[in-house]
Amino acid sequence: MAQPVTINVASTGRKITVPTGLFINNEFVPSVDSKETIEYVYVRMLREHPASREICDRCINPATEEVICSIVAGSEKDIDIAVAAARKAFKTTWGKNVTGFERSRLINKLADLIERDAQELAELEALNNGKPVKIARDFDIGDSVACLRYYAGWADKILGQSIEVDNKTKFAFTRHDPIGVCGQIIPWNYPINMWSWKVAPALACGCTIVMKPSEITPLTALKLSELVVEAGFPPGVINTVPSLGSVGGAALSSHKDVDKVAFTGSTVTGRRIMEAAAKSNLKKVSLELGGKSPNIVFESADLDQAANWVGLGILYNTGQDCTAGSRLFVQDTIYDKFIAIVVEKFKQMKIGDGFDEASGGGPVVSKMQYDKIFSFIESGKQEGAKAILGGEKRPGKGYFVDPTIFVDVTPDMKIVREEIFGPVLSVAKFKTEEEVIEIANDTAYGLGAGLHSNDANQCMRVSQALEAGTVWVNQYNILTNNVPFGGKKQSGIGRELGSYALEEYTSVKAIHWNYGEKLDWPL
Ligand SMILES: NC(=O)C1=CN([C@@H]2O[C@H](COP(=O)(O)OP(=O)(O)OC[C@H]3O[C@@H](n4cnc5c(N)ncnc54)[C@H](O)[C@@H]3O)[C@@H](O)[C@H]2O)C=CC1
Ligand code: BAL
Repeated sequence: MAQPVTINVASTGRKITVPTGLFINNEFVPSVDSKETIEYVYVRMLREHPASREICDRCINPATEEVICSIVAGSEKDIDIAVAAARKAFKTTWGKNVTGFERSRLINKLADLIERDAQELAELEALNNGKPVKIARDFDIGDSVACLRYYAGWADKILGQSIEVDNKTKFAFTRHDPIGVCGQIIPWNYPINMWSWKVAPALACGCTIVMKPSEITPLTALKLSELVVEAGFPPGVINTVPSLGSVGGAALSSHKDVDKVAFTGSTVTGRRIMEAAAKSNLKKVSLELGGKSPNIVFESADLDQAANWVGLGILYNTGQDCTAGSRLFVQDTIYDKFIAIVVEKFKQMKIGDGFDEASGGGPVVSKMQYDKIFSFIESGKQEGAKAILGGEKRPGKGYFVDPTIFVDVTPDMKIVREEIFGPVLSVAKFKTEEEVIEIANDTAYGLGAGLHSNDANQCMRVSQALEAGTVWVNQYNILTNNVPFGGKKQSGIGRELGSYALEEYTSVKAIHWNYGEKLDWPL
């Protein structure tokens, strides 16, 4: 058994015990490669992220820069063991061996347990990721519980079709079989929420799982694993292997006995995963990747409301959001007035310690992310954009980045073209609807887009013209579990949420049935 650690949460006085092993077959176990693995992981981590020695194999509190604890980092062999456990469960206790009613019952039970432990999980999430406890509890975890319950509702409704072939001798029907063993690779920006988005539809369809949480935020995935046991899932149905991306993530993507990989993260890594899938066993792949989403404000919009949604779009989760509305386009007739409102609103946003009730946003997750954001801010300044808010480092500890607004941007600037994943907004002026559609779509990405207007015909025209998987009209960044989510262009492949996600975890089998035709022989 790998030994759990007890973490003292100084701000609340709570002690949280976190398992530190790999979760395989409902047990927390050490890596089979023992000490060698730690050394190996350390060397790999330095190669992958040379600028961030200090994170090596430890989890850091980004508000204080203190080490929270060290956890076991899984190796390729550990992935093999977890995949074998998932395969065995798929063939024996899960997959087609359990009814949808039973899957539904267990998923609902897991949702109840997460709801019961929401405060503790939120504190752990805040500690490891930095986000405010209240946001982790009420939004990330609240939505995760709802997501599990939504898919629990689907578990006994995974239905095929009955298809008439002719009326006398033949018909066909389809079965939506679980696809099998799924590798799920999740990022650090919404550790619990992305866990739920992946786990819930996979379980509902009857798949088994090897989960690889981000090496930066593995703690809540391990804590959730305890609840998996308590809920009563059979061993091997959900396995969790914390590991480096280049080790565990790569091993899952190229594994010959993994039937599907679901991924959320950067476009660069998504490309690697797809390549590994193609080179190994052509496993099914779904990718939820980066974005550079436009948010458009037309002159007829309710400006006060539009400014609030613009704020939610770029400041929620301190901008570490794949759908962050990072490119703001404002019609020239209202430009000065609207920007003044936005600046005032952004000044009211408190970025601080996630354990401070007044914080609307926490620090960014890591030194690596902090350095990346400031290198973008520097490039914006050097390329001639003007920071009218923020853009400066704070003294003291913690990876805090204040809301930053750049104006006078041009379409070729790095801050306009590349995903920053921080609270950094670039603003440009436009004259006409045609012009803004053109510039909004001038990006390699196509994840989210927003528009604000009180002209219904304009809302219909523009939402239709924007190249994005999700378009928000007179709102931004609001997602619900029954509506699909995913990207166009280089923002991804496949859909999460809604009934669409079920297609990602099922394989359609067609059964042709002959009840009357006699075959003449020879042919
Ligand atoms: N779409 C989204 O929600 C996210 C986008 N990002 C973007 O990516 C940038 C870099 O952040 P990272 O944490 O380095 O992202 P990343 O895409 O490398 O990490 C996401 C997950 O992929 C895993 N991974 C890394 N290399 C892998 C590989 N070769 N094979 C399989 N899995 C692998 C990681 O361990 C992690 O679990 C961010 O600044 C942001 O722009 C990051 C996180 C989430
Ligand atoms: N906000 C949707 C999920 C993501 O950012 O990864």
